[in-house]
Amino acid sequence: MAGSSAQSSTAERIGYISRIESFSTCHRLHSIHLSDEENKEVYGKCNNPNGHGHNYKVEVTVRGKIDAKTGMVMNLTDLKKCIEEVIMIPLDHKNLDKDVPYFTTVVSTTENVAVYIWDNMVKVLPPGLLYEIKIHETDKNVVVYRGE
Ligand SMILES: Nc1nc2c(c(=O)[nH]1)N=C([C@H](O)[C@H](O)COP(=O)(O)OP(=O)(O)OP(=O)(O)O)CN2
Ligand SMILES: [Zn+2]
Repeated sequence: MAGSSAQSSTAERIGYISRIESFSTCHRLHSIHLSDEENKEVYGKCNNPNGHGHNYKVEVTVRGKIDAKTGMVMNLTDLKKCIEEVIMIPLDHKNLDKDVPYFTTVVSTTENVAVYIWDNMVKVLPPGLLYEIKIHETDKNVVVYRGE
C-alpha cells in the first residue's frame, strides 16, 4: 500500500545530523616523548621548527531521536553555538601548540585534535548525543573519532 512502511509514523526514529565548519591554524608535529632525531624521523617535513598551516574542515555529527513534536534531533542553531564555543573561539587563527594549553604536552596530530574537540564537545551537548567528529586536515587526509 502506498505510504506504508515497516515503522508507523508514531514510532521513534533515529536521525544523524551534522554541521560543518572551517578553521585555520598552524602547528608543528613534535612529540615530547621522542628525541629530536626521532621527531625528525617520524614527522619529517611536519617537524619543521617554524611550523606549517592548515585550513581544517570539521564535521560534527549528533545522533538521536527525531522528536515527534519538533521534528529535530537537536536544533542546528544550538549545535552552531556549541561549535563556536568549542572549536572556533579556541582554535581558529591560533597556533595549536602555543595557544592551546592541551597541546603543550599532546602532539597536535589531527587524531588528537579530533579527541580534543570530542572531549570538549561532550561537555556542552546534551548527554549521549555526540556521534562523530570528522576532520579534513587537507583534501586528502581525513580523521574520524567516535569517542572510543
Ligand atoms: N596520522 C597522521 N599523520 C600525519 C598527520 C596527522 O595529523 N596524523 N599530519 C601530518 C602533517 O601535519 C600534514 O598534515 C601532512 O601534510 P601533507 O603531507 O602536505 O598533506 P597531503 O598528504 O594532503 O599533501 P600532498 O603532499 O599533496 O599529498 C603528516 N602525517
Ligand atoms: Zn600539519
